[in-house]
Amino acid sequence: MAQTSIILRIELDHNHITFGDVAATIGKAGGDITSIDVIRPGKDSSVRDITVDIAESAEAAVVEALKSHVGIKLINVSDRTFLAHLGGKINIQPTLPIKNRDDLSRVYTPGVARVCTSIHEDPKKAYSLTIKRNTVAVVTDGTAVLGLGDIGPHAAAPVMEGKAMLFKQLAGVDAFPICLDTKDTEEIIRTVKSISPIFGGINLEDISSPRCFEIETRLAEELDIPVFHDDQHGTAVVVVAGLLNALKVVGKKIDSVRIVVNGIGAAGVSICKMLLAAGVTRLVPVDREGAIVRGGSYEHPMWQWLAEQPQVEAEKGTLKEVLRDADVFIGVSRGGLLNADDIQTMAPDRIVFAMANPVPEIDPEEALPHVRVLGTGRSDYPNQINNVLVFPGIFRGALDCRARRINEPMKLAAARAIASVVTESELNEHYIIPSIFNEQVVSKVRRAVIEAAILTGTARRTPKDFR
Ligand SMILES: NC(=O)C1=CN([C@@H]2O[C@H](COP(=O)(O)OP(=O)(O)OC[C@H]3O[C@@H](n4cnc5c(N)ncnc54)[C@H](O)[C@@H]3O)[C@@H](O)[C@H]2O)C=CC1
Ligand SMILES: CC(=O)C(=O)O
Ligand SMILES: [Mg+2]
Repeated sequence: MAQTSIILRIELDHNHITFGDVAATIGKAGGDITSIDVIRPGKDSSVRDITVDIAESAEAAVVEALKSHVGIKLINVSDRTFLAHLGGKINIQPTLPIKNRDDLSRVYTPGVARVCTSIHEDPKKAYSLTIKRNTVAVVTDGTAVLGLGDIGPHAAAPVMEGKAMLFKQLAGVDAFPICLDTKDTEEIIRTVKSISPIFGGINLEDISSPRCFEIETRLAEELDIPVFHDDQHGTAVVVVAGLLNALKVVGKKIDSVRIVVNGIGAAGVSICKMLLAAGVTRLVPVDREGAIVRGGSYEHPMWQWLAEQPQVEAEKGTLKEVLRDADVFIGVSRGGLLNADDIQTMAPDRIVFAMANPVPEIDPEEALPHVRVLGTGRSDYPNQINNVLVFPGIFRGALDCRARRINEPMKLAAARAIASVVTESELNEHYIIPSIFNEQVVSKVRRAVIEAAILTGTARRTPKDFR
């Protein structure tokens, strides 16, 4: 059940009502009071801000109950999530102050001109004399925003700002949201190439499939900085990390489990590819029309590629049909597709990663009693399998060793590094994947990524701590 947090500003008429009555009214309607601030005290009346945790579906009931109560005037209802977005979530800070004309002539004209000339003579100096070495563009066209679909570039911005915040807070990477008002593959490629000189890396985000595949492949080929489609590879890396540990919990082997992946879009294609690289032998990719089968014929080039892989099963069927006897379900499609009865047809000790955001493929509360391991993409349940565990550390590593690209060995190394943060003694059904607040995640991923980049010859620089 999706929870939210609201702040209710109310005026109490003390002749008619006590605060105890207000608390009881909120509690009865399903709200849980977490804090109370007195805004204006008074003998006859007072104004208070009451912060309430509540299921999204019960919010209207609380508001109605308060409005209809004699002695309560509901002045305002504010949603803390919206408050957190007021004015946007990031800004740009100078690295040094400009206090006088002397400073001005150094950071701006005339001094800056010598620096420009120096970069013109040796373009590599852009890495030491500009923001390039630590700056990543988070690029979207707003066509596959979370599981919300094609909501456009303006509406995509809060997610991109969120990614930028996470880049900075978790890995010290300066990331900037770029929301493009075009869905044209060629125009996106051209635009990203045109803006690339100032960036040290490109993180593509929430661009729908199949366009995302060509956009990423072409940009990776045509640019000399790392290009990473987060929804494809970040998701695949975190799924493999979670799966390695979940399999240890249930005592099954990666080369013998049967895995159903639902939603063969950006995330699903990359997950399937990485599962095959990790040794999976029984794979059932499923999209809207049912299973994508070995020997089938598909227009979508990546589905056709899957249909040619020996590890992909040949039996046709709907999701519910092919789910029977599966050991693992991985959902990267859309919310609310499965129920407890469906899950119970899976093999014993089942692993379910229901990762559609914000609403998972199955309600976690409904799934929990019937699965051995449950993961979702959300922050409000244990085992958050979300690409936020990946992109900060991957880019930290790639920027620090000035990698030309982020290749398969770097991704596999990142998956193993994330899995290794959870020790054997800590590992259990509710802890297969570390929290994003575990400081070891970024440092271990960074290390593993740099090692793999050096070994595969894509690093252009050896960071000090590797010399
Ligand atoms: N937890 C995490 O870290 C991540 C979660 N996701 C979630 O995965 C979902 C898909 O994301 P993308 O791959 O980027 O989108 P996408 O648009 O590229 O792919 C979605 C795929 O799901 C398929 N699909 C839609 N309804 C379906 C149904 N009823 N049954 C089977 N397939 C269905 C579509 O045909 C499409 O192929 C979204 O909900 C997104 O929020 C995506 C990336 C990371
Ligand atoms: C987490 C993420 O990137 C998504 O749901 O699209
Ligand atoms: Mg995304």
